[in-house]
Amino acid sequence: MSKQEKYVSPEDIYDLQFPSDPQISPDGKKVIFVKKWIHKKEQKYYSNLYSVDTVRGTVVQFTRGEQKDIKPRWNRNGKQLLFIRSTQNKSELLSFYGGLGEPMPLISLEDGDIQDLAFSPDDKWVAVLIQKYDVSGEDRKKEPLKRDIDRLFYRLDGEGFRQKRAVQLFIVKSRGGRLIPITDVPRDVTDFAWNHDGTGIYYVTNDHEDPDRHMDEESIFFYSLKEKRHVRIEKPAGPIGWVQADPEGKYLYFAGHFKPGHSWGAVNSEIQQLHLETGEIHSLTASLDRTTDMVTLGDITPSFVKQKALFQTSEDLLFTVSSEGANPLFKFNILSGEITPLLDGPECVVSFSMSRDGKNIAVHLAQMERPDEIWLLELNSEKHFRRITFLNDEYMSSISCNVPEEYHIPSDNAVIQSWVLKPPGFNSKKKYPLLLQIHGGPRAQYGYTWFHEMQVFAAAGFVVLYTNPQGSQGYGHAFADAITGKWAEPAMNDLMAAVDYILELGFVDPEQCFVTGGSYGGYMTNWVISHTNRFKGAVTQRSICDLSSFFGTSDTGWDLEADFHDVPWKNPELYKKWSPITYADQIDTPLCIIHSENDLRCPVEQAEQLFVRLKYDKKPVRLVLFPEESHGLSRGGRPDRRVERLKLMLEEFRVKS
Ligand SMILES: CSCC[C@H](NC=O)C(=O)N[C@@H](CC(C)C)C(=O)N[C@@H](Cc1ccccc1)C(=O)O
Repeated sequence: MSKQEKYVSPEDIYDLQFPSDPQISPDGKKVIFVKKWIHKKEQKYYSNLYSVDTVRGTVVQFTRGEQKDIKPRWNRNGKQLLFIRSTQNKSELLSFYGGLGEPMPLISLEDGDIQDLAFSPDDKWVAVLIQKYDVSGEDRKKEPLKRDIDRLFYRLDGEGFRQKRAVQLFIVKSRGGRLIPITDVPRDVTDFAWNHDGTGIYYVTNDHEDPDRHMDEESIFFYSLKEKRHVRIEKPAGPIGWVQADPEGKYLYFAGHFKPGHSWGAVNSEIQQLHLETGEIHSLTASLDRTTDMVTLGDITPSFVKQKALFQTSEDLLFTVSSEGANPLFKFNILSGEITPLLDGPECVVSFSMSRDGKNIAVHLAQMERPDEIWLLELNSEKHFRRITFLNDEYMSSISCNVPEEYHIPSDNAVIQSWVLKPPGFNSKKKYPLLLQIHGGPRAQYGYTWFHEMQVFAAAGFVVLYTNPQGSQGYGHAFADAITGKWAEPAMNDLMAAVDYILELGFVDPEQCFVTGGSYGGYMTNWVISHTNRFKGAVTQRSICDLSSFFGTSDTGWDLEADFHDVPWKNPELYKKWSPITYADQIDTPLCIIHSENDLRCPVEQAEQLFVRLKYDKKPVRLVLFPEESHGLSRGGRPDRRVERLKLMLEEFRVKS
C-alpha cells in the first residue's frame, strides 16, 4: 500500500499527539506546553511538559514519566516555572528553578488535589486552588457503608458522588513554606486572580443561600492579605467564568452575564469591567453579540477551556470569543473602546499566553487542516503568525484525508453554517452514503477543528454532513435562544433543510442517509427518527428520550426548568410534548443505542427506556453499553472503548449501506 492510500482509522488516536496550554517565557524565547499521550498498554492518558525554542524551533522534553503534568506557569522574571503533577497517590506543585534539573516539590498532598495556581505580581507568593478529600489514603478506594445525601447537586458526571469539602484558596511562598488557607467557604472557589500589587486576591464562589438551585449566581470577593479580611464585590446576580485584575488597580474584569436562570449557555458570557470605586459595570463585548466561552466541539480539541482575557499593555486587553465555528483573538482598547481582530481566520484559538512585552503570543490553535499544534503570533513591526510545533506532521503525511467544505444553507428563519467532509478520492459522478452528525450542548458549535470521528467516517466512504442548527452558540444570543422552551423544532427544520440541500448537489444517494449525535445531539437523533423515516439507520449516543425522568436523574437535570420554564410535575404535558419517547410509536428506523453505564449527565435509564420500548414493540433496535464510562466517552473515555465505539458505528452503518 502506498503512503497516500492509508486513510484515517479509529485506532489512529494512538498515533495522534495532543498539545495544549502553551506558556511563553517572559522573554518570549521559549514556549512550555503540555503534551497528552496515550499509554496503549495501560489504556491510560498521561501528560508531560515540553519546551519549544521560538527561534530555532527545537523541541525538548521537559518532564518524563507516567503521570499527569499540567498547568506550567512562569514567574515574572522567567527564572521559576511551576506546574502541577498528579500521580495515583499524590498531587504536587513542583518547581523548576533556574532551568532544567529535577523539579522540587513546593506542595505535596496525599489528601487532596491541586487544581490551579498563579504567582503574585512580585513573584514571592503563589495562590493555589486545592480540594481536600473527604477521606484519604486507602480509604478513598473503598465504598462507604452508606451514602447520606443532603443536597440537590450531589453527583457530577465524570466524578461520581460529590466531595463534601469545597475547593478552597491557599497561598504558599514561591520558594517553599507553609500552606496558608485563605478561604473556608461552603461551595467551591471556581476562579481567582491576584490584584495589581499583590496585596490581595479576588476569588469567585457561589454563596447563594440555595446554591444548587442557583448554580449560575456566583459572587466575587476580595481578600486583603494585610487586613486579613474578605469583602464582597457588589454586582448583579449571574454566572462568572473568570476574574482578572487590572494592571492599574482601577477596575476589576470578569466574564459573565446578569441573566441567571436563563437556559444554559444561551446568554452570552461578556467581558465586564467593574469600576472598583464607583461599582459601575460596563460590558466591553456586548456589541459583538458573541460569547467569550470556548464552546467549539471536537474529539481531540478540548472544549470549554477557561481562557482569561490578558492585558497586552495597560490599555489593551486580549480575549477570544466563539463565533461562526471559529475562536478569533481580539484586542480591546480600554481608552477608545475599539475592538480589533488579531487572529480571525477559519481557526480556533483554544488558549494563549503572552511574553512580558506583549509582542509574542503563544497559541494553542485548532484548524480543519491538521490536528492541533502550537503557533506563535509575533507583533513586532509586522504581524507574523507561524506554527512552531509539528507534532502531527508525520501522522498527517502518512494518511490521505480531505478538509471539510463549508456551506451556508438557508432554512426557515436562519442561514445554517454547515460542513461537508468528502471521502478521500471523492468522485462527483458517484453517489455516496450520507452521515448527518448532530452536535450537543445544545449551546455549543461545530467548527474549525480536525475532527477524528468525522475523518473516520469519511475514510469509510461516507459524505459527512455537520451543521450548527438554531440553538448553537456562535451566531448571537437570539440564534442560541431560538430553541428555548421548544428544544427540537427549530433544530429539526434546520437539520432537514441541510440534508435536502446536500442531496440537491447530486453526490449523495438519498436511500443511504444515516444519522447520529450525542447528548442533546442524541436527543435530536431520537427526535429526527421519530418524525421522519428518511434515514436508513441511526445511532443515538448518550441520548435523552424522556425529559421528565431526566429532570430527576441527571446530575444537573433540574436545570431543564431554565429551558422549559416549568417543572415536570406541574406541567407534565409540556415535558411529554418535547420528549422523543412520546413519539416512539413512529420510530421505524433501525436504531443502535450507545450509552455509558456511568453517564451521570444523561443517565443510562434514558437508553434503557428507549430500548425496552422499541424492543417490546419488536422494532429493529440494539443497545450497546460501555461499562465504567461516563458522558465523555467519545473524547476522554478509555482509548480502546473510544476505538470500539467508532468501529461499532461503522459496522452499524455498513450493514445497512
Ligand atoms: C443541563 S446543563 C449542562 C449543559 C452541558 N453543556 C456543556 O457542558 C451539557 O452537559 N450538555 C449536554 C446536554 C444536556 C445534558 C442537556 C450535551 O449536549 N453535551 C454535549 C456537548 C458537550 C461536549 C463536550 C463537553 C460537554 C458538553 C456532548 O456531550 O456531546
